[in-house]
Amino acid sequence: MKPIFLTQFLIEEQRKNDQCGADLRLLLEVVARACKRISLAVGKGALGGVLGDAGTGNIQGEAQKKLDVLSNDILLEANAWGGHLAGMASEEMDEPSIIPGEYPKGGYLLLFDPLDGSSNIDVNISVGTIFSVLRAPEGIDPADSKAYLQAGATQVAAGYAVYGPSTMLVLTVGTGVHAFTLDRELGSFVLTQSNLRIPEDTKEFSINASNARHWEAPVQRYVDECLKGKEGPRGKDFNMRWVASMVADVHRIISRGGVFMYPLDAKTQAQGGKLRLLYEANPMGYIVEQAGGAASTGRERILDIQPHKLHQRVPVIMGSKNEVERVVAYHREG
Ligand SMILES: O=P(O)(O)OC[C@H]1O[C@](O)(COP(=O)(O)O)[C@@H](O)[C@@H]1O
Ligand SMILES: [Mg+2]
Ligand SMILES: [Mg+2]
Repeated sequence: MKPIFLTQFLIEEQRKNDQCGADLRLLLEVVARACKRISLAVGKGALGGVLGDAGTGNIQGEAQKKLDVLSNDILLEANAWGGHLAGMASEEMDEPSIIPGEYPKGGYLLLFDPLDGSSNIDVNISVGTIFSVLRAPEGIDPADSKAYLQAGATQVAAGYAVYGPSTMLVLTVGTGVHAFTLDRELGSFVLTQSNLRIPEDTKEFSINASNARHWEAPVQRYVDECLKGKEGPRGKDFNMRWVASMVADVHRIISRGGVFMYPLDAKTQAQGGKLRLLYEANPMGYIVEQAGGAASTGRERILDIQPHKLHQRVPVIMGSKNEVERVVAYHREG
């Protein structure tokens, strides 16, 4: 079978649907190229001198890893000259970054979590990059964070790269979810799965169980019932997985089903949750919905949330539709 490269695939998308114009295609190709460079750096590990702390902190109050900073720089650099962007926002930057004056400006905004799963970098476990594309609103300066405060449902594209045993790029431009694998010899992303669908039912849940004593009652009830297995009210046994890299946990769910949860708990109550709405919940939520799954805070659809600040955090429950709806129903029952 002749390989289908990312560029080819995007040209086909451009032909088939007017949502994926030349500018968006170019943007996605530039992001893919940046992910290739990040994959190379991650792959070098200790040999590349990229492990360990950067000695700096970010607006999230986290100590930055060298790879957080390097990945952020790679994405900024790659996209600065492109002509398809008006501005960028990142989990690792306090404020948006605009395209330097001398460069042509485009009609899109790019938002990204340059390195997801930072706690796994130094122990050689899969990490990734998550990105979201919005239209640049008329009349708002792209240096103003207000330009980025758009509901997830308005995204024109979203994707993630997962740097695991192989490097994969998974994306949607609103016409389903498609996965590409990096052919290291060719240095190109090749289409390996198209129109991925998440099974509506599952026997696998994913949550950091060390937070159990902090969970709200609906989540406690849901997990307890899963743990009771076939002797319990669910009448079937459940498996549990937690990689602690959202990209890897959600990629597993996109590949074989499951439900991923980082719910609101007593520890994260004050900040509204752990994961970031614009860089993590919205892009992953869009991809999950495009693959037939659901994405909720437990109380509302994530893609309907009107963001009010750049680094806003939200509770996240996403994956197999019927399982997410069950967790939402438990929240409704209180
Ligand atoms: O350490 P915990 O509580 O298991 O949290 C893990 C979660 O935190 C994250 O690492 C946060 O993302 P970053 O690594 O981009 O900060 C998610 O990828 C992951 O799902
Ligand atoms: Mg992250
Ligand atoms: Mg990150």
